[in-house]
Amino acid sequence: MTKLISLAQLGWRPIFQQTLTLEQLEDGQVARVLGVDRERLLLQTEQVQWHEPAQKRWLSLPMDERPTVGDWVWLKPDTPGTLTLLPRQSLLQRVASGTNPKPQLLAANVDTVFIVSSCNADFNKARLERYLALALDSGVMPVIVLTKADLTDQVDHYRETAQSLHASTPVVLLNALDEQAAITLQPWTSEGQTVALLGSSGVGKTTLTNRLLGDQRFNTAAIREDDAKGRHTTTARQMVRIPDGGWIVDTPGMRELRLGDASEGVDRVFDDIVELARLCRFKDCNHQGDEGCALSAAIDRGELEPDRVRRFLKLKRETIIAQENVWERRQRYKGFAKVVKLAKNAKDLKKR
Ligand SMILES: Nc1nc2c(ncn2[C@@H]2O[C@H](COP(=O)(O)OP(=O)(O)OP(=O)(O)O)[C@@H](O)[C@H]2O)c(=O)[nH]1
Ligand SMILES: [Zn+2]
Repeated sequence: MTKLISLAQLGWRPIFQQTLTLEQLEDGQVARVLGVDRERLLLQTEQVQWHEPAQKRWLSLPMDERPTVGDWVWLKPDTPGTLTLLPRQSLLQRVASGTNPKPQLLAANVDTVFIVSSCNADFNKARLERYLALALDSGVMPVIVLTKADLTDQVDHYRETAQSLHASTPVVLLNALDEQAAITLQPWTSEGQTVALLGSSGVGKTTLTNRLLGDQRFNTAAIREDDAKGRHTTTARQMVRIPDGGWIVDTPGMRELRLGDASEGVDRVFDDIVELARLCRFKDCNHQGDEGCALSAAIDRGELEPDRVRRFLKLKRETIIAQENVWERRQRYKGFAKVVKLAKNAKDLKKR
């Protein structure tokens, strides 16, 4: 059969090969999941692309064991039920909002995530750090992409501030409306590389995606001047091939992206602070002016930015709350309900 596309072009890496037995390699074939909806998967092998109906058994699996966009699967052609998920290199997921937050898979095997913000009111250190933590926790390499560089005369300020957040993360500034933007991003979009874009509404994700894809695939919305926020316009969940050879995963709903329990990611963004905190006198130091706190001392010496420490502690607290499982949350709520009841009883007693 003639090849439509090679496995390398699809993003296959030798490391995936190691997860398959010789028998599996001979008996079946691997395919990449290019799209997912409620009823089916869009699968691509070297030779064919087809829609595979969703299987009932997936519904009984935990969310993270179900196939998602970017996944590699092994299967025997024309043999329903053989589809097997290969171990992932990375996994982007989000915790949906609501009282009982459940993780929702966004994409697997993404190599690079473009953390998109713009050189205007959207630029926010804490938000960028949150995205950095998410990317690093998910096993994806982050790149900070600052759009609308054409609308500011403070290009250096934005570049330096973004770079100061995490030294080893590349920072690029660009005008997403300009053709040059695709060339700037080429190191991460060439053959077989998979990228995803994260960022608030209106920062230029759709514009950038269209720039990379070379046509107007997704509609863009006009930005509201007052708050530097635009309307949400992206809807599909799929991977699309970039003419340069890479892939873009289009992931909607990023505005609700929450940190989840990305505790390791937070530690990696603030690795210098984590290192320094080891020198605090007490193991349970809460780094807020406690005796013998190495962070407070570094702040006093002018070696550490107090705001950065505050942002680190805030993100850490968020991950601790996210780590609490549902049972713990319920217990906390029950405990709280008890306190309220006791207080009420005491009040009633007083009234008598
Ligand atoms: N001047 C300038 N305008 C830009 C740039 N990037 C995006 N825009 C404009 O900003 C507006 C919002 O861009 P979108 O691409 O729709 O933003 P988005 O991030 O996809 O927004 P959502 O789809 O809501 O998540 C559009 O009017 C774009 O033309 C840029 O680098 N420079
Ligand atoms: Zn301390």
